[in-house]
Amino acid sequence: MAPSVIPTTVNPDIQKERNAASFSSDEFAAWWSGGEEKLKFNRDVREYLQKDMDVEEVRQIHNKSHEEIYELSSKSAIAAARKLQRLQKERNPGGNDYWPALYDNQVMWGLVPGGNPFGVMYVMLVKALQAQCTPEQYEEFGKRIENFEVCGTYAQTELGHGTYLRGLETRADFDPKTDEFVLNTPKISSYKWWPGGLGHSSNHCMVMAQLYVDNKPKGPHMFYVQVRDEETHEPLPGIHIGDIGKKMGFIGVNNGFLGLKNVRIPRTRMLMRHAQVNADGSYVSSPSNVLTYFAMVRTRCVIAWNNAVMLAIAATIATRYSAVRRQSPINPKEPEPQIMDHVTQQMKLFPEIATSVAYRLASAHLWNLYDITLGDISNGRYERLPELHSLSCALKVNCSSDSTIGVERLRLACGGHGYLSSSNMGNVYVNATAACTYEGENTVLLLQIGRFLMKSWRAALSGAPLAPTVRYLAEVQKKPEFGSWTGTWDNMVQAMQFAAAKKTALAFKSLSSRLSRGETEETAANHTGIELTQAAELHGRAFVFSSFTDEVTGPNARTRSAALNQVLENLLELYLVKESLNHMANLLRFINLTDTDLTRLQDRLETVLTKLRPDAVAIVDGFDFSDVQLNSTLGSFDGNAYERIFDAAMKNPMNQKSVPKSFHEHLKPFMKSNI
Ligand SMILES: CCCCCCCCCCCCCCCCCCCCCC(=O)SCCNC(=O)CCNC(=O)[C@H](O)C(C)(C)COP(=O)(O)OP(=O)(O)OC[C@H]1O[C@@H](n2cnc3c(N)ncnc32)[C@H](O)[C@@H]1OP(=O)(O)O
Ligand SMILES: Cc1cc2nc3c(=O)[nH]c(=O)nc-3n(C[C@H](O)[C@H](O)[C@H](O)COP(=O)(O)OP(=O)(O)OC[C@H]3O[C@@H](n4cnc5c(N)ncnc54)[C@H](O)[C@@H]3O)c2cc1C
Repeated sequence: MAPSVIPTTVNPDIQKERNAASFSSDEFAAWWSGGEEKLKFNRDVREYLQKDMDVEEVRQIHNKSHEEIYELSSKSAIAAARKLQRLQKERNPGGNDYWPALYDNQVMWGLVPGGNPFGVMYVMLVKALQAQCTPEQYEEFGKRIENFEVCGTYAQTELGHGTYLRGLETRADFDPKTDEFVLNTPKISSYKWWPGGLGHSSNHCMVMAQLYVDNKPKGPHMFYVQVRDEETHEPLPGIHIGDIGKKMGFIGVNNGFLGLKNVRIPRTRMLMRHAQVNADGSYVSSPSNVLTYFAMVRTRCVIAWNNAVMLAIAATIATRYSAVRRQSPINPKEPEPQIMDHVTQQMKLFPEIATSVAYRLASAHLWNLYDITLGDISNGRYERLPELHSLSCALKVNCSSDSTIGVERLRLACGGHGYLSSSNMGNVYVNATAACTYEGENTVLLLQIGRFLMKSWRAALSGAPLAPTVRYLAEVQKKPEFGSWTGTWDNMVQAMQFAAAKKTALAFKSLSSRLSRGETEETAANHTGIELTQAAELHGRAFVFSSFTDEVTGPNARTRSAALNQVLENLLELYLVKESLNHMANLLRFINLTDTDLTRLQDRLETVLTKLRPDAVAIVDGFDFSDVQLNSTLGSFDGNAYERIFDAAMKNPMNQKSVPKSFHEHLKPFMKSNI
């Protein structure tokens, strides 16, 4: 293999950017990470985890088969888990395991190329068991998963049903004679299909199945089922299990299928914290049916956070590349500029940087509501659950779809080289887009938000109190005119809320008139689906507007330097202006904006791009990803993009032989036959 051509020096163009920045990237990084202590800890852990990684093997992932990627992903996941255990023993002896605090921390990003086959176990299963087991059950089998003595996954989706959980076909029939449940997947469509790590990386799993007692259905419940022998890892009798095949991305995650044929488990393996089946066959229902769905609420919060990270990764790669690539003189006699000097290029990069920041901040507010609601639930109070469900859906949907579009825009911003696997943009894209489907398909979740908005609108009409994040609906009912557009940040937040409320009102009107024409609630909701999803999307956007504005203009500003505050203000300005322009059709429908107001917005957009231009590289440096995490020939810290692209091509297995086999087997014989 050819020797590496990557210099040890930093590309002067990118160095110039860093020297000219108006603020400290380290201060940004500390703010982004949640404080200096946390940043220090994160960097320390990341360095430890990445210390002896075989980086070259990771880089070669694009040249590996499905099976090889799975093996590499498993090996890397176990290596990371082992190191985290060791680190915790060294630094925090006798303390808690590190992984629960780290599983959704960006330091974990990029450690397991191809996706973590134990990701669903960490992110969902442990949390589902904690929330759904009795304390005795958690001691008996939950802890074993938490300690990684055994491995498992969250098996809910089936070949025939993912969205409509009440339609799941897997059955768990109670057999009072043996005090057991008998589990079956009666048809091909009832096979569990998709759970991460189910294929070959789990020996236990949580199975969502329809509970039957005395042949009477009690709805979906959760069961803890052993699927493989703990010693040999062979499937147990009655279990048909394997990998569902290669996917667009997350290739190493080992998403699997599971068929169950008369699999018997003890009665005590139904997760009984909220609903119970007693030995005599009596059934005690849950105080709230939707508690079974709580693990999904939490995972939606994780996804909103994670997809903001994916967008930040793509923004880092594209921004650094745009600082070192030079092309096309702006004035004929001048040298070729850094492509970031083309204003249209800035318009591709900077809005996505601002969007990653916006979603990270909105997610932090969402986590706050999650913690409050979790505390309430443990005290038997469920009032804020609908609000949390709706908001977690809103951020999951808007962040996954915006990040997907944003990553693709950033890939295009890298020109041809963005299309190389080694840019890592393709991988980030397929990971981001998966989140539009998993944990609730986005349209389906928008409809859930729409349902909540309809209820809230109806409640407000009757004067009933509303949850804090929808109180603006009542305000708009009281004051149905917007007043003046002034274009201040607060005014823009109010405008987005106003548009969301007005869209909600329109959907409510359509729904009501359909109901009054005699349609059933369900049919009327289906026919009003488009308006409901539009209102739902705007509701989510209004929340992001307000949480970003609160962070930048609120009391936290006092904890930051003036220079960092100025950068955050520029990012907020860009975010609010570009989003208002993107949704202008909705704003104009309900709010009186003049042509001068629109021209002013366009001027503000162009002005703030210019203000952000000198700080762009420093901001993405502040996202604080290591080169290993970015895994990109275009986006490394040193900016040596061409040398890395060249190096990757030289190491391409195809270039290790001067003549490929197909020349002798196909090409040459064909050409000879044409002579
Ligand atoms: C140690 C070292 C290592 C360190 C660690 C290393 C770690 C490394 C990790 C690396 C990073 C990882 C990256 C991220 C990974 C993420 C992975 C995720 C993978 C993806 C997993 C999945 O993909 S897993 C399957 C998800 N599958 C769904 O998501 C189904 C959607 N389908 C539904 O969710 C329902 O089925 C649907 C539609 C609501 C209708 O349900 P339905 O028909 O029963 O209900 P209705 O619509 O009739 O609603 C009836 C009433 O329930 C209310 N309600 C409904 N849901 C509610 C809820 N959740 N909470 C509260 N309330 C709820 C509703 O609002 C109504 O309320 P009301 O009556 O008051 O209006
Ligand atoms: C990468 C990945 C990882 C996954 N990991 C897991 C896992 O670990 N565990 C697990 O259990 N599952 C997992 N899943 C499955 C995932 O949760 C489901 O695919 C997801 O919930 C969507 O359900 P579906 O596939 O049934 O889509 P469908 O519901 O079939 O969606 C198809 C279309 O129908 C529309 N549609 C469906 N219902 C309605 C409705 N009521 N109103 C309007 N439109 C509707 C949708 O909007 C969509 O356009 C994973 C999926 C992926 C892609």
